[in-house]
Amino acid sequence: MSRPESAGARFRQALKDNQPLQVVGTINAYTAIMAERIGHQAIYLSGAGVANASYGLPDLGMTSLENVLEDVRRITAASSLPLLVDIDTGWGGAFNIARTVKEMIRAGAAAVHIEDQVAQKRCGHRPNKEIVSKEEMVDRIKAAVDARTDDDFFIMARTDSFAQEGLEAAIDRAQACIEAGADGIFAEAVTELEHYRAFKDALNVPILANITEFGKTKLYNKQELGESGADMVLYPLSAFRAMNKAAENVYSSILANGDQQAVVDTMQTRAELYDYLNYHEFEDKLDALFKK
Ligand SMILES: C[C@](O)(C(=O)O)[C@H](CC(=O)O)C(=O)O
Ligand SMILES: [Mg+2]
Repeated sequence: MSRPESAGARFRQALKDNQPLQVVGTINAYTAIMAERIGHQAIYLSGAGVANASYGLPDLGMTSLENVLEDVRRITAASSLPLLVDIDTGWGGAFNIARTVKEMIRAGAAAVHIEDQVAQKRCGHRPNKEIVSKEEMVDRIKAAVDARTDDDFFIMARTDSFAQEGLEAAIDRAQACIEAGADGIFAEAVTELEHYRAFKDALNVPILANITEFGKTKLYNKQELGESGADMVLYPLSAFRAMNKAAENVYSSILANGDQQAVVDTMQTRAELYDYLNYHEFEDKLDALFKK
């Protein structure tokens, strides 16, 4: 697999090639391989996903930079798709944020989003979020942009301010972040298509729509989102939620029935599993190398 360009450059190219660019959450290396094979152009590592899946924790700012990096490294080693990473609030002050950005680039990430919630953050679609001042958020962006070791690395500012302060204030914050060097804006938990249009009309950078299930935003189609000015559409946890439900059914069925007959049809087969992993190529190599 040749990678002539940096991950950031590949993300920017994917953004140019796809209007809007769908960015699908991949909770681990294997699902990243699946997303790539299926034809997606960009993938996402969710902060909630790392907390929930890798650590069994809620999405309340309890995971560390190193926790997230570990999953970034696993995914970027397995897939050549550009990876957008949720870095929550950046894990500290200016120097911590700088370190976060440098380490993300080193780990092969293409892009990050950093948000304006307080460190004790919540999911963007939950009530009672608290945000830092516009000035503090601008400082976060400045620190992130200044730390970049690859000019193509894509730094997105996420604002959670719509819920408390409304559309105008959210756009005003986004504008300040762009002036500080942000490459894109993540308009968190807005509710109407017109809101994306308003962000797009006021700002001259790509806009991300977070279409997460069971949240505040309806499950708009990518076409209507594109027509409303969204440049990226994020599905952060869609496959993860489906995987969890499938696992729940399997565990329940095994317990209730004493075998897995009732759920075998819901499973990926061994052949399908191996196909994504190029298993047989590895096995052939082994045979060729060590044939008796
Ligand atoms: C995008 C998000 O930040 C994430 O961590 O995946 C979450 C998603 C979710 O909880 O549905 C968020 O929107 O805050
Ligand atoms: Mg998150």
